[in-house]
Amino acid sequence: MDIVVFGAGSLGSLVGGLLARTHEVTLVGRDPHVGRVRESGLRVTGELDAHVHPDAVTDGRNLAADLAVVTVKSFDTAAAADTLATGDFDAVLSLQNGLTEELLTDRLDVPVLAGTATYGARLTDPGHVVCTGVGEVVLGALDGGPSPVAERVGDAFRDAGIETLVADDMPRRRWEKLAVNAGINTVTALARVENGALADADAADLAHAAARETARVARAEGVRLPNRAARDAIDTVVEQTAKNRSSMLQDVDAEKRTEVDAISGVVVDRAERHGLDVPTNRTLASLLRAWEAARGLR
Ligand SMILES: NC(=O)C1=CN([C@@H]2O[C@H](COP(=O)(O)OP(=O)(O)OC[C@H]3O[C@@H](n4cnc5c(N)ncnc54)[C@H](O)[C@@H]3O)[C@@H](O)[C@H]2O)C=CC1
Ligand SMILES: CC(C)(CO)C(=O)C(=O)O
Repeated sequence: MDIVVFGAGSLGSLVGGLLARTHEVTLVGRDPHVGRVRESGLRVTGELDAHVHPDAVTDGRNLAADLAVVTVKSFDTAAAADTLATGDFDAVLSLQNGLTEELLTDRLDVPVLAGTATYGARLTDPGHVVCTGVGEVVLGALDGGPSPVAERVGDAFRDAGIETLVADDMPRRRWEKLAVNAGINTVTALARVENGALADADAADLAHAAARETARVARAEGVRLPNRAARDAIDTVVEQTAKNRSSMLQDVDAEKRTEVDAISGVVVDRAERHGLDVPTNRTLASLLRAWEAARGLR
């Protein structure tokens, strides 16, 4: 397959690097990373090992490929979509956190697949990405149901050795992941603690409340996500990733803009559409936005 990976940062370089073992890959990113990849290739170390030579560019306009994989941070999605719209792709797949696929669908004329990734990645130096955890990519039709396009993409990912599941219930999976991120990422970022700290009862109550509100909004959107499932998902992820610093905490540590708008912000916006109140998500979003504003990040 010809694959463009739009957003060659941590996750994009890992996924793009793994895909490049089997497919024709073009990474769209920024210098000095792109320059180094062109010069001496891309090294993947950590839990996986590879040295590959994908094409790499800083200008993502007018590209053509079978598939574009979007791995920019959620707040860069609109700009990425407008750039991708100048090119020619059979399908687009998002592996981002937060609900970004709707934005891609609004701005692109091609089928947009929904995806989630639980691989861990960190771009440590130009040309070098560390795999910090082998997880799974789950992808499928945005509205659920069978999808021949998703099956083809799933086969291509598996051919490259990426653990991949093609699922016909992406609406539920996306909202469950959103509930997990709305609970864990926000609380860990604000309290500056690892995920495992949410085993503590008070912190867990807050994360559970955010997840329950997210599940209520999901149901208002027609997605079957019981409160109990959202709560259990938080507990499972806290246990499985106890030593993790969540991606939002890493952004706060690095004084970088967070993905709060695509996580808690989306929960608040969708709740308003349905006349629901989500006070926990509203409060968490306000605190994170206040932190960003005070640092000139928004
Ligand atoms: N890093 C990880 O382990 C995981 C990340 N994710 C999600 O994946 C998404 C990406 O996360 P990271 O890779 O950590 O972020 P990142 O910030 O490392 O990578 C994004 C990259 O996109 C590039 N970019 C943005 N707009 C661009 C443009 N117009 N042209 C060229 N390059 C552009 C940026 O320069 C940056 O290098 C987020 O939604 C995150 O939540 C999900 C699972 C795991
Ligand atoms: C699952 C979790 C919470 C793992 O840390 C995550 O998705 C993130 O950090 O963004």
